[in-house]
Amino acid sequence: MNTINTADAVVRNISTAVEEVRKQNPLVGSWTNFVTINLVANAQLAVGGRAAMCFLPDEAEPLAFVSKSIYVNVGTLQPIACQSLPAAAKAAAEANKPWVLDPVAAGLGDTRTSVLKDLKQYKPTIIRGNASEIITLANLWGLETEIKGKVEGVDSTDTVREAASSALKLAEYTGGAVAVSGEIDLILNSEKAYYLTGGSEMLECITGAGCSLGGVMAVFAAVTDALTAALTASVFYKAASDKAVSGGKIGTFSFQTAFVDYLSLLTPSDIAEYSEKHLTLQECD
Ligand SMILES: Nc1ncnc2c1ncn2[C@@H]1O[C@H](COP(=O)(O)OP(=O)(O)OP(=O)(O)O)[C@@H](O)[C@H]1O
Ligand SMILES: Cc1ncsc1CCO
Ligand SMILES: [Mg+2]
Repeated sequence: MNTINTADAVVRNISTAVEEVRKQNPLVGSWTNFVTINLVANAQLAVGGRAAMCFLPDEAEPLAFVSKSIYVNVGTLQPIACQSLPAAAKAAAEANKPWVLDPVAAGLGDTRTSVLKDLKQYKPTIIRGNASEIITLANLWGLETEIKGKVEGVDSTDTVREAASSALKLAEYTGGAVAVSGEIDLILNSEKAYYLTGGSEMLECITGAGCSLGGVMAVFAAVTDALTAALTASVFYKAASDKAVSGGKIGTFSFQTAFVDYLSLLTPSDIAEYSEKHLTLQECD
């Protein structure tokens, strides 16, 4: 395992991504669940992006056309999502726009399984999920030989380290990045893997920390490569959540407010400094 220092390209890339998003204010089109849609949009705005949320299949192409990147989350599937989510992914892929997949509750029900299998062909630029979702998606996409991984509703019952080989298989298939979230995050592509420590466990006490993290990855994917985008958003979440609890005991909803505040307040150098302290490069076996 190697520690990172400010001279490393990865830290420079991360802080440049933060600067570029604040300069460019990229529009991100999202197809996401109605539990956390408001947090997703507000988190995207807080880091410097712009948000547009859609549901109808005929909006897939025009949304991909005007957006710099697309976010697809399968959290609360309605019957129409069987058409609109694959249409959104197809439109993003055909328009050469990066897109992020959040396979919420992968494995729960035949419809979700069928939608997730359908999305495989469009090779997401970034896949973001908790450990069980990542393991289950690798299973659904036929990349695992052994059936494992157990999503409990939208929660993980597996550890991030247990998801490492599934994450790598997914990244090898898509050619993009995969981010596994939890107490410690794992962010990798087929060549490099990073572990990220820090952050507050209060993120587990609000709904949509993971969904909005995926939405924020899509913001950064608009201005940089898949791995840097996934890393930048992940560092932002750990750093802003630490800041939100720095004043002492805080209730869950006030935490959410303070957390989004810090997403808007942290500077490129704050994020670079946090990366230097909390990121480690893991040699792939
Ligand atoms: N115990 C923890 N300590 C620190 N950070 C955490 C902890 N648990 C989760 N996080 C952070 O919370 C964010 C969301 O990760 P999580 O794994 O909870 O997503 P999720 O299960 O998909 O969430 P949701 O489905 O509620 O949107 C990530 O930034 C992750 O690093
Ligand atoms: C709680 C919940 N249920 C479906 S989606 C969602 C948001 C967190 O994944
Ligand atoms: Mg989730």
